[in-house]
Amino acid sequence: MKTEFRDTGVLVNTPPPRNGNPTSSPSPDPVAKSPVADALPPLLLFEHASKWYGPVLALNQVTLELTSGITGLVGANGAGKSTLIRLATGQTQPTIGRVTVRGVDAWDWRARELVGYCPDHDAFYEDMSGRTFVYSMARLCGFDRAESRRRTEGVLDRVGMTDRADRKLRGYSKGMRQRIKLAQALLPDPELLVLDEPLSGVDPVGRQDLLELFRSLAGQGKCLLISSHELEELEKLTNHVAIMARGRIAAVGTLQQIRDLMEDFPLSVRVDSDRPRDLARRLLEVPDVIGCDISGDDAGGSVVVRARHPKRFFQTFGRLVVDEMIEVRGLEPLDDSAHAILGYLLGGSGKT
Ligand SMILES: Nc1ncnc2c1ncn2[C@@H]1O[C@H](COP(=O)(O)OP(=O)(O)OP(=O)(O)O)[C@@H](O)[C@H]1O
Repeated sequence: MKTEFRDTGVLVNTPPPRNGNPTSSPSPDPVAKSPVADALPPLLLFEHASKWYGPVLALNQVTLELTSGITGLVGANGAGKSTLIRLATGQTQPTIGRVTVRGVDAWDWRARELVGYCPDHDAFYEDMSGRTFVYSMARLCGFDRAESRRRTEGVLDRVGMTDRADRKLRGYSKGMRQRIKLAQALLPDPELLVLDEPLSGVDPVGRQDLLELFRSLAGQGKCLLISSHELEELEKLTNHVAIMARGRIAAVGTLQQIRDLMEDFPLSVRVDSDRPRDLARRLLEVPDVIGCDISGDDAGGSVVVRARHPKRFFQTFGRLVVDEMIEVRGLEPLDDSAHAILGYLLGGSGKT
């Protein structure tokens, strides 16, 4: 069974020819839909999955389970989001560990029938119309002509492009291009939709429309995994996020669960200051501080402070440096996970 990632930027499956029934795969088929949802294996499961690109460890022992709803995938550049997406959509295999969709290896074409992928980049045949493009993708998915036409109209309607789909792709706005990519991702009527930076470059009105579309897809029972740097917009959509840092999942859950987690998360922070000794002396009086290590001298240096309850610690810390008129020249959480989580909770959306 051949599966490839074509230049169109669209994940293409080449399973056996099929008619209107997308679940008419040969049995026994562990991905077959069952009315007893609880009895099914998880929709998407990463089990200690690692991915090396030559000497680069892009994904490090990731364990993650998705079952329903919308999950935001966030993290700094290079954190491993695209690699995680490539593994989830079967574009590449883990070097170590397993990635499965409903219990089937994500690399297997049967798993791909359950996953729709909307890549971040556009690689269309620009002279094609949106309708022809989606129809061609349906044919490449293995549907016969009649079924491809039926599905094309169905997905164009679902993304609100029926009336605009005969224009050439080169004339489309960014938002329209995203809709067409989404339409092709919906062709197999997948349970899981993986969207890589779907809002990037889309104007504010287009964004609102897309958010509405994502909500409605989730309302229809689809599970969505959305990678995005647009944190404010993402939070309008879901409060369930997976935060990545250096190839690991630093935290996953609702924002409240992650904030609660951070309450108990011991934190190491390096503070560069003009008076590290005075700062360390005062910090050791703070109840949440577990310890301090000083480097440098009275002319300047650093204190590595270990503290519990980061939010409360930072509030006290802010008051302390103002009261004592201590100059803070730099502040850096030393733990990658804590750095990423705090960066997300305290930055980005501006929420704390
Ligand atoms: N094909 C590749 N060959 C070598 N290294 C790679 C390859 N793809 C990704 N990497 C490296 O793997 C790490 C994770 O990259 P990845 O693209 O998954 O991160 P990301 O979170 O998606 O980043 P961005 O937000 O910038 O797209 C980075 O260090 C990156 O340089």
